[in-house]
Amino acid sequence: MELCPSYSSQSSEKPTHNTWTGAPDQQWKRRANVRWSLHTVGISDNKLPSNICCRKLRACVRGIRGGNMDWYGTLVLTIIFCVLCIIMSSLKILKEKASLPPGPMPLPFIGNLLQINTKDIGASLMKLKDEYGLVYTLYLGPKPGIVLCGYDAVKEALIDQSEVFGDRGDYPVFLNFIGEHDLAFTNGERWKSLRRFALLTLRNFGMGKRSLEERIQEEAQFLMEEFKMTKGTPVNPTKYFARTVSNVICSIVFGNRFNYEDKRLLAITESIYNNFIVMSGTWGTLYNMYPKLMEHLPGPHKRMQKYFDMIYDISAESIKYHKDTLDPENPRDYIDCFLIKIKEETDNLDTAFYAKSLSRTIQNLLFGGTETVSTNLRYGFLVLMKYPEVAEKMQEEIDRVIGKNRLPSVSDRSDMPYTDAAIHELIRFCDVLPVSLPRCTSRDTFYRGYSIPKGTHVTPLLASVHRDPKHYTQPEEFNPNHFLDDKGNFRKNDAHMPFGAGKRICLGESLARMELFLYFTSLLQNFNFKPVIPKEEIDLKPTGSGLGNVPPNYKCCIIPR
Ligand code: HEM
Repeated sequence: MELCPSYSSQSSEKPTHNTWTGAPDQQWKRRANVRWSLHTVGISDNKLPSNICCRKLRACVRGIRGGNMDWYGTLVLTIIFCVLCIIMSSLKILKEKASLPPGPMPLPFIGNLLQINTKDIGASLMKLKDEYGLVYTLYLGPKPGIVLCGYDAVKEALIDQSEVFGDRGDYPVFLNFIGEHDLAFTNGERWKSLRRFALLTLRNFGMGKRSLEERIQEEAQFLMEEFKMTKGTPVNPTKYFARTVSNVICSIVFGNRFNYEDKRLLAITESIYNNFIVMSGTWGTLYNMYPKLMEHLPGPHKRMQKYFDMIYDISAESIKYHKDTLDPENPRDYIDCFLIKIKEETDNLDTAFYAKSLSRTIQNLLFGGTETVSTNLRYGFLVLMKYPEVAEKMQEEIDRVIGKNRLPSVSDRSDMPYTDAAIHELIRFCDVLPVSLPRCTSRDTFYRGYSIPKGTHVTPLLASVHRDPKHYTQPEEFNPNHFLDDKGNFRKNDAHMPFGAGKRICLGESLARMELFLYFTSLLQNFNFKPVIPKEEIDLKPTGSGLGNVPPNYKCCIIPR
């Protein structure tokens, strides 16, 4: 606190009179008064120069107080203001809650923070379902949202009322870092154009000269070479899965894969992994609930921009190269197609295709296409080590249908019901995105007897669909029979929604399904995955659960068969 000039300890001015003189009783009173004055402005009297006079001191205290307003007046006004805010906020909550589904009572400003475990949001939401039913209201922050649980409730909203529940909801932990120019977090015409374009381009490159299947098979072979080099010693497979899966999407976007040690691939996988971990932990959940507050607090979320920027830098370098070498007649990849589209739409003022939307959609594809699939592989092999009898049955079918001398292909899937069922069950059981991405209502609507206003935040709890006892006989168990009929044929289960549902369903679903089938079968065809601890001690509980379920870190021996 800055002191007024008359209180400066550097003052060389001699006191004009000595205030400490007088009867001892008076002296004591004066000193007490002086101490009290000092205390009210937060100064301890031992910091005073010994020669300061009482008159100057009082003037100084008045100066610091800033006029006639004394501290208790300010305090009373502050308390009144806070109480009014709390009352207004409580009234607003009561009015909002009247038409919405039931739910735990929120507190003003913090909402239902006290009712959830920010480290394990999926489990918290599942627990609240048991108390409040399949559709409930939850304040994840100061604004209300509804949580949809179980297959029927999710289907009725996302599929039966696809238009109304089809908008993307607010998701600050992404949006505040990537801005509003991407595909996954925009709505309206811009989203429609970007999505249509991305789907078409992915399809074209999948059905073009080198099919997507070939790209994945090639990447799986590179991965197997890397695994062979580990010579059966214990390794943490995280980085291997991240690099191989990222290369699949990189070859579609950038037109080429990267060497495993290439610093660009390392930067892409490292930045996506780190952001996924933050988004799946306490900090990510808190950021989504209180973005403005979190911007001022330290924590791992402060590093997220740096990680997103790492991807933008790599994209910028590649976009420049593509611009310099573009042949509009022969587009090589996603970037070429986008650059051509930008040129075509130069005169359209409302176009969705411009430089920023190119770099942001690249980010969407890399993020969406890397961490989801690689986490599924990483988690999946951990589950298979806990249940080796399932891995053995898959291997037996792989050996019988494919043999050892050729690569697995997607067309083998229809002849491999057990493997297909086991992979579906692995995806269900691991639940990589347990709460999906948020939706919001595009207009006022009636849903299950409740009047839901336009713009209401909607959380489809995919974990609850995958644990729905009406659709799974043993929802908490890992059991491939969930996807097999009595005769051992593959049985489709409607309550299998790992990619969401409706018009915002995951854009990469078919690519992801192809990748998971080809990676699981190729790896099991050629390797045995052995845990370094007894299988009974393998803990499958995720270490963090927010945007994603993060599997425990583990090591295993990958031994050629
Ligand atoms: C096992 C792997 C994957 C899982 C579990 C998964 C899951 C999801 C889910 C739950 C959503 C939200 C859907 C909704 O709102 O209903 C989503 C959206 C999205 N995913 Fe995936 N995904 C996977 C792989 C991929 C891949 C490989 C790509 C890249 C091509 C990708 C790109 C996207 C994009 C761009 C969106 C936003 C779509 C939109 O808003 O229109 N995902 N994903």
